Amino acid sequence: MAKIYTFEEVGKHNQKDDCWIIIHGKVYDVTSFLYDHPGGGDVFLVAPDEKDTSVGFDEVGHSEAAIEMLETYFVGNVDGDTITSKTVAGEDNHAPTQHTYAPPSTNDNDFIVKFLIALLMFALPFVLQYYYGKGSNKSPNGDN
Ligand code: HEM
Repeated sequence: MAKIYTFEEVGKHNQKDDCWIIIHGKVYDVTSFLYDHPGGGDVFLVAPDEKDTSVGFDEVGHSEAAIEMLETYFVGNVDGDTITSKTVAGEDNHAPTQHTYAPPSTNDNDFIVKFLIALLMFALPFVLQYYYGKGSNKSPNGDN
């Protein structure tokens, strides 16, 4: 059975030669991956109370291959009741004591861009009809 660690214990592993992180309740020893991670080693070298990197991991939109790689570094589970991370936003398997994490505003921007594209696609036929329709109303004899 997988070992269960407290959040505090995971936080003690925050050196370049001994580095653990938490992603969705699981603990990963990423020491050997620090210098190979395409996203850099800094994302792992966080303060003890930032060890739950679930939000950061998800936001990157890691590939299937990256998600499969996780198992390579798995060392155990974290006791959800001990998590006091400020990066956990409303995950019900954890009991965060503070919720200071704010989702980045890029999500809002994405929505606005998508909305404008949808609006443009909706309006385009009308605009084209307006311009080309005007032209075709002219008499073929040109005496209009
Ligand atoms: C053991 C945990 C992790 C593994 C195995 C992993 C693996 C990978 C892999 C394979 C890539 C290349 C792109 C892809 O295949 O998706 C990648 C990119 C990246 N990762 Fe991770 N990652 C881990 C954790 C994290 C965490 C916790 C963060 C941030 C909090 C992070 C941030 C990034 C960033 C910023 C990139 C670069 C994306 C780009 O340049 O397009 N990763 N990671």
